[in-house]
Amino acid sequence: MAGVTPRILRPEHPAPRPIAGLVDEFDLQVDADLDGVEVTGITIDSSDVQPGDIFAALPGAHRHGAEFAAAALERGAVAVVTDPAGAAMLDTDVPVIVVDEPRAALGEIAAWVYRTDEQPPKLFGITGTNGKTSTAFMLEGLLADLGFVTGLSTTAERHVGDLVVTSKLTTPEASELHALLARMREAGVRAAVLEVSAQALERHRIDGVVFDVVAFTNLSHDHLDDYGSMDAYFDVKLELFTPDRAERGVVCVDTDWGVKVAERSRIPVTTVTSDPDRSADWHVDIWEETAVSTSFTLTGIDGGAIEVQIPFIGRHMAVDAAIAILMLVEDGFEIEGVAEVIDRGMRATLPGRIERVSGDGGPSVFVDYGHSPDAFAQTLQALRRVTEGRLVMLFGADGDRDTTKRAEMGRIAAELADAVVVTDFNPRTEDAASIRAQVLEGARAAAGDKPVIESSPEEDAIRAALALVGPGDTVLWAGPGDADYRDVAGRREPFVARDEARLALHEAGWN
Ligand SMILES: CC(=O)N[C@H]1[C@@H](OP(=O)(O)OP(=O)(O)OC[C@H]2O[C@@H](n3ccc(=O)[nH]c3=O)[C@H](O)[C@@H]2O)O[C@H](CO)[C@@H](O)[C@@H]1O[C@H](C)C(=O)N[C@@H](C)C(=O)N[C@H](CCC(=O)O)C(=O)O
Ligand SMILES: Nc1ncnc2c1ncn2[C@@H]1O[C@H](COP(=O)(O)OP(=O)(O)OP(=O)(O)O)[C@@H](O)[C@H]1O
Repeated sequence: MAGVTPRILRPEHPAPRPIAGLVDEFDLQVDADLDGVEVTGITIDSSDVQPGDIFAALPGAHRHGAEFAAAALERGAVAVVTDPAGAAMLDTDVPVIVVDEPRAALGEIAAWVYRTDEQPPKLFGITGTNGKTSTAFMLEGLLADLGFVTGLSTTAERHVGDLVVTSKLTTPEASELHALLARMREAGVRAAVLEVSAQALERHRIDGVVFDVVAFTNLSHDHLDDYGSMDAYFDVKLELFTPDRAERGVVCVDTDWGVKVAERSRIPVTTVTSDPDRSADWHVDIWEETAVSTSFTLTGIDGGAIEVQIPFIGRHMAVDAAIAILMLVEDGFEIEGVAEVIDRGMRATLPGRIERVSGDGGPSVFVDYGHSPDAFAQTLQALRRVTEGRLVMLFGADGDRDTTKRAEMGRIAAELADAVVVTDFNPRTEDAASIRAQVLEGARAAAGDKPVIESSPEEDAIRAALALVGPGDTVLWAGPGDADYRDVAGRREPFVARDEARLALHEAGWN
């Protein structure tokens, strides 16, 4: 894979454990001599195997992991965990542990291998369609400002203290997650923030982890290719609010889905809203929005209030910040202490989330990770409130993902921006032109007299967008965010939208 180096963080000094202990502890079936077999790690990916690992050969959507067992053993795997179908494909002398559903057993086994139940950090988990990464970065920043050595796992990056690596999945597979937690323990991490995707909940990626506090941001149209209906998507997310998964929760009730989470949660939750007409334990009242910051008051039902200024644009970012603050409050921090830390200036930065890439003098250009209708709406409304002139939206819809949101993304862009440039965004194995056609259909139906331009590839499209604007205007390039690649025809190639936008600005004569 060119251009990206997703790295899996593991403990640097894993303590070997005799595999016989694992078999005893979980009463596992194995038909081999376990004497002297010691394990130091576990992975589901043959290309990630290190000597001393258990290779978990899982059945996948495309292949069975057992097909790669020979490669895993060659790299030094000392045992295999698999299902009966996988076991039938193996020809090896190493111990083979057979379980009916290896994916469902992976979290517990990985927790045992990496001993992640020993000295766990405070654990915070965030779910929802949009705002997980933003909330997670803000919460990690606050924890660092409060003096903690922190860890982070998001779509964008994983952090262990000062170490930063690029993520592959939003929520790592369970084997990778427990390796990451063990690495955090080695580094003295005392508090960690993890994004929890619906896919992670459904695919056992967070098994073996119990969060101190979890949060729900919102639910809106996305991932219907995976879940079929919003109700099914909601049910998956709700699982985070059960005692097996978490102690306490914070729920944003700006959406009716949030109200449902609060009603159906099986753990104690506190609620927050930015809608003055909704009832909640906490209210967010925004009183100033500028091109560089948002200020709001966070008021509790007991009347206590704090004033907060965040260095991010928009109501949705204020809500994310309020959720981050309340997660700390739910964990036992005094809200005044958190407010004091914020007053000194938040340290958090948000990679590729309404990130300004332009300098002074010319148009404002922002790159954003939004790739769903609601994210478009929130971001465009926020930028409209701080833009004097025209607002131009540049975006594409991703391939091999929910096709039903494409026309809707086009419609929202055309309704809320003054001009729309439709381009490509990770077409993956789909035909880029036909994805654009689906987006354009929605955009043209809603645009009236507004310009709707088709431009491909992205290098041309950003220049087409800049040709429409001048000082006082804004361009929002939604989709790529902080990504350092684009996926065309199923192959990743290096591409950094921020760099391309800066280059195009420079060519147009603006710094
Ligand atoms: C639908 C889904 O989640 N698929 C994940 C799944 O793939 P799969 O079942 O197709 O696996 P497969 O390719 O058939 O391979 C089977 C097994 O063989 C192993 N293998 C495969 C090849 C090889 O050379 N060696 C090897 O060992 C694989 O590790 C796997 O265990 O297992 C793979 C290994 O971990 C994941 O990379 C893959 O995520 C794909 C890339 C993906 O795009 N997932 C998305 C939908 C996802 O999970 N997204 C959410 C966030 C969504 C959001 O909020 O926007 C996330 O948490 O990232
Ligand atoms: N509370 C919110 N409500 C709606 N949109 C939001 C909210 N917070 C952030 N966004 C927007 O949603 C998009 C994605 O933001 P972010 O990466 O924080 O969400 P995410 O849940 O991590 O997304 P993903 O699951 O795709 O990784 C961006 O356009 C961002 O500006």
